[in-house]
Amino acid sequence: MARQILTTITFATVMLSVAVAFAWTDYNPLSWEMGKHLPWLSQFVFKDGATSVGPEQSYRTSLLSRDPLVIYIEDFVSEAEMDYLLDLHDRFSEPAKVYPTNGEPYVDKDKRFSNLTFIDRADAVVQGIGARALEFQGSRPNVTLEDPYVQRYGPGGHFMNHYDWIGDESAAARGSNRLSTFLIYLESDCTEGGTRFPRIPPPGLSWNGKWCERIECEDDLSVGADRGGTTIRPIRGNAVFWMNLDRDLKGDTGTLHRGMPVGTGAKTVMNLFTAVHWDP
Ligand SMILES: O=C(O)CCC(=O)C(=O)O
Ligand SMILES: [Fe+2]
Repeated sequence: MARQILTTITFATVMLSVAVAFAWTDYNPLSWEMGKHLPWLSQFVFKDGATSVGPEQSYRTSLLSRDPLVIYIEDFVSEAEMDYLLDLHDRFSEPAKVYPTNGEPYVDKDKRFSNLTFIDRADAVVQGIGARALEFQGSRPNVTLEDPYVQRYGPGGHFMNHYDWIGDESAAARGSNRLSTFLIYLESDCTEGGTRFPRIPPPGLSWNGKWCERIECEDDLSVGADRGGTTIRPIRGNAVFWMNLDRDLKGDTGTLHRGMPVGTGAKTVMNLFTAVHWDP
């Protein structure tokens, strides 16, 4: 009898271990990297090899969309971090450019109208937020931060529909692409100017409740070509996270989005992108 119990316990333990191992492998969208690196080393590792653990910030998350993966994050950055980034913007920003697949970047206010400054990812405040961002998404050593940018839109400022990922061919040649975006709202003293995802249905079956503080619930799902989708209201301190690439690391067309024109006032955001690298 005792032997039977022991055999059962051993069998159950082995089965549980196998299940856990498979669950862990499946959990990681970059599972082809598994085994090459120790997963726990990946947190806080930057492209230049520097490591950082950022200041603690307690934030709250809600799932906005499962496919593509979009997560709404409340209080992702602190007041001090935001003030620091806004000050950098005030001192260094220039008119934002659009980046064609071939050719030089250029200013075209019909496509993108804002003032922008890139910030070195080695900046101490960016490293703190970056460490938080990498930890949030359970990164791997082949996932790094790009230099983020801070951009401000005044009245009429906007950014046309676009993807944050580069085309699959360019990505293959380069051996990297933008894996994810953290869009962080630093200033929201404005009317309109939401971030619109035309291909993502709004969360929840009801227009009531907390989501209506964060997304525009006036959108009518039933009429018009540019209706439907989800428009996120800018709210200082909050952020939206999304995965730009699918599980095969190909650009996800579901992530199409735009910065809607600002009515009055100003909206300022920081775009923090993570890039995934592989051998081209
Ligand atoms: O300002 C926004 O709401 C969107 C900005 C954006 O999509 C970008 O800079 O890539
Ligand atoms: Fe974007």
